[in-house]
Amino acid sequence: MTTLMEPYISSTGYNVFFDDTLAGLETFIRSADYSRILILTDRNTSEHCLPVVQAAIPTVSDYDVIEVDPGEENKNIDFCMGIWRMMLDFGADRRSLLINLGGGVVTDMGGFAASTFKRGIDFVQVPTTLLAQVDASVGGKTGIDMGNVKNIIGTFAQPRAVFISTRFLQTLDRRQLVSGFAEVIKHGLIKDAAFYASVKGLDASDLTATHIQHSVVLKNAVVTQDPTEKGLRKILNFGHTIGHAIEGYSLANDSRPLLHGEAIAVGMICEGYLSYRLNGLEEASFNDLVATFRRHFPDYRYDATCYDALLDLMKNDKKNDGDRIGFALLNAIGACDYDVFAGKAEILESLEFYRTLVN
Ligand SMILES: NC(=O)c1ccc[n+]([C@@H]2O[C@H](COP(=O)([O-])OP(=O)(O)OC[C@H]3O[C@@H](n4cnc5c(N)ncnc54)[C@H](O)[C@@H]3O)[C@@H](O)[C@H]2O)c1
Ligand SMILES: O=C(O)C(=O)C[C@@H](O)[C@H](O)[C@H](O)COP(=O)(O)O
Ligand SMILES: [Zn+2]
Repeated sequence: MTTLMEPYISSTGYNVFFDDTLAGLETFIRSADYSRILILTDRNTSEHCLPVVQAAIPTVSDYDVIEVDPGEENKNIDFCMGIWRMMLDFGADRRSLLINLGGGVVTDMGGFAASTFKRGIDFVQVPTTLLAQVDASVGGKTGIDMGNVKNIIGTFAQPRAVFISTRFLQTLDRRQLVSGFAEVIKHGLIKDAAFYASVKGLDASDLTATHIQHSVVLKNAVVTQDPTEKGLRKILNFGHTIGHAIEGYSLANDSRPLLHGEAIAVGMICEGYLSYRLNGLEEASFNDLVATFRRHFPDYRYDATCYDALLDLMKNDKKNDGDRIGFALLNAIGACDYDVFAGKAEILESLEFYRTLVN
């Protein structure tokens, strides 16, 4: 594990800065000659995070704020059109900068809005949730949902920079913090067994800036090798074939839908099962994975009537090859394969495994 905090990490043409003061943001803005500065927030980050940013960029006062409603249910084309409309109203041109200040919903949708507005303007990510700091803000996947199909419209577009300040996490509620922990654990499971061992027993609130940075280091090592997900990058999708289906299903059917991290925690148990049954993951390692996710995440109860809907959602997964549903599966803790395909019977078996486990 990274023991010393590095001030920044180099990614694909940009740097990820780790600095609680966000001093680099002002330097970045000043060093480029932007015609307009726009800050995208949601209602919560307007309240809790915008004042922090304003204090960090005292010499930058000439900017406009675009605020969207918070939550996954608003990561869609309607809100995106609202963002584009406001960008036009504020007179944004190609030399404008969009600062995405928020969790993964804001960084995904803002990145998408920026990467398509006038065929692409600069954007930077200022992630304010644990999940966005360890995962969503890095790597250049942008996008929106369509109905309950996750991230189905989007681009690969790299930000000009990412600025991570752990100060933002002080106002984040616990459920959101734990949701982000799922992606931290995922990074250990797919790439770094020692890191997994060091974080699996922690409480999410015990994660330090060093854990956050190490998580970014792990993700960054993958995305810099394969920025547009031709191969290796698919390992970052461990848990997501089933997890995204469960997240989409929950969004459409539950009064209090699962958060992304909660859904992929369920997905990682199911895909852990597939890893054990199909991909050589040892039983003891599988049991350890199950215990880890059950320690940190609430059980999600469903019955078999949702299986057709879940399979239908999985047919949209971007790792699929024709009719074959694609997975990234572990072969050991810390090692993951991609382009593994499982049939309907095996997928249903994994869903049944989880259903009976939590009932
Ligand atoms: N692009 C990628 O590589 C990538 C990776 C992982 C996840 N994602 C996407 O990220 C999204 C989930 O992101 P998320 O978990 O950050 O959710 P989110 O953006 O919905 O934020 C969670 C909640 O916390 C609030 N919030 C944000 N920062 C806050 C702060 N500092 N203090 C108080 N409240 C705050 C938000 O308003 C929201 O209500 C999903 O859409 C997922 O698909 C993308
Ligand atoms: O960066 C990646 O690549 C990932 O897969 C990270 C995931 O944690 C993230 O949820 C991502 O948005 C999923 O992408 P998708 O291509 O499955 O929509
Ligand atoms: Zn994810």
